[in-house]
Amino acid sequence: MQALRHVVCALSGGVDSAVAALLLRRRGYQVTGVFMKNWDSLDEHGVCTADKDCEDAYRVCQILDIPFHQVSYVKEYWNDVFSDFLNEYEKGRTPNPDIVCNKHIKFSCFFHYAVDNLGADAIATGHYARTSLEDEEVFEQKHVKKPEGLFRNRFEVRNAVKLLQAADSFKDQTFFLSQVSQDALRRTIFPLGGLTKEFVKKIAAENRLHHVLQKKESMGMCFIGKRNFEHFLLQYLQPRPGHFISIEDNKVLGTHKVPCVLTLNQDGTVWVTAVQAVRALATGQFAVFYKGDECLGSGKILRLGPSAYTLQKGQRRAGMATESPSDSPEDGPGLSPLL
Ligand SMILES: Nc1ncnc2c1ncn2[C@@H]1O[C@H](COP(=O)(O)OP(=O)(O)OP(=O)(O)O)[C@@H](O)[C@H]1O
Repeated sequence: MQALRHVVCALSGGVDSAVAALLLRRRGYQVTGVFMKNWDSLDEHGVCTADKDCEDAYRVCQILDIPFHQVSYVKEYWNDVFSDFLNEYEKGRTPNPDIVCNKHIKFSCFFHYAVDNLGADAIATGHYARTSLEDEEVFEQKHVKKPEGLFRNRFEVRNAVKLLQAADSFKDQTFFLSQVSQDALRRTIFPLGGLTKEFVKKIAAENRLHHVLQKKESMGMCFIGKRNFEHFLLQYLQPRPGHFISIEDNKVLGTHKVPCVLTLNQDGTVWVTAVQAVRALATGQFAVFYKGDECLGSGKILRLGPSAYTLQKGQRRAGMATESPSDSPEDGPGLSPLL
């Protein structure tokens, strides 16, 4: 008899990850819940909200009858996310800690803990996003042997997993996942990718998960509140469709709205020239690129010109721009330039 698939789900104590774990249970997987403590200071009221969240995550595990673990990434969060956040501010840039946290904490520290320490076949989160893999294909990744060196880069190009926008466009979180490595993405299940938030709440209410229903919703960039990210950006950008053109045969592969030309510089950075002036650009923020509903990747904005900006080397996820074969495969394979 085949052993049950083991999925380790990141549980924040909120409704989304609670329902993600419930759905994985219903699919018949062996599920383990893990709460991450990333910040241990008290707030201005003397309350450490992480403790309450941890209790809520624990209760979810009790209700679902699954094992619970707690891990601390306070040091890693401070070194890799918060210090970067402060440094960027000092340089006068506008950082995006959520993108950096997803890259370094959830999809690196947590991912390795789940796979290496808990023996997970796959990880899961309550993010609203989808990938191009079915669950079974995700589980198969465990047994895929990756070649080394140059061949590994080609292998990565051929087997790149797509990060796709969620069905619920108000909740889509691919923007914040745009720096997640291919290694982590191909072992990840997003159980909520095809659902609306309303439906997720309904599932929670019907399954004794009332204690997580009342909680305040986090939207990544909390200051913008609940809104459709594309509509939000359209208040600042003039949409005008442009084309994606294949570098190999000059064929138009599709159209895009965010119109720009990407030029790969010799030092590995990318120069992005906007066709029209773009409002509210800020160094330190990430430029995230989409082709239809596929999130191609992103890069941190380093410098601004009158109509262009430079992206940091090695900040790209799979498929965003051409890359020399000697670069780390984590930064992903090449695609066509965006014109
Ligand atoms: N402290 C944490 N411990 C474990 N997992 C976490 C933690 N914070 C976030 N996550 C994971 O990342 C996902 C997205 O986090 P985000 O902060 O955007 O929360 P959210 O969309 O409000 O989700 P939730 O309702 O589960 O809190 C969560 O659904 C969960 O899987």
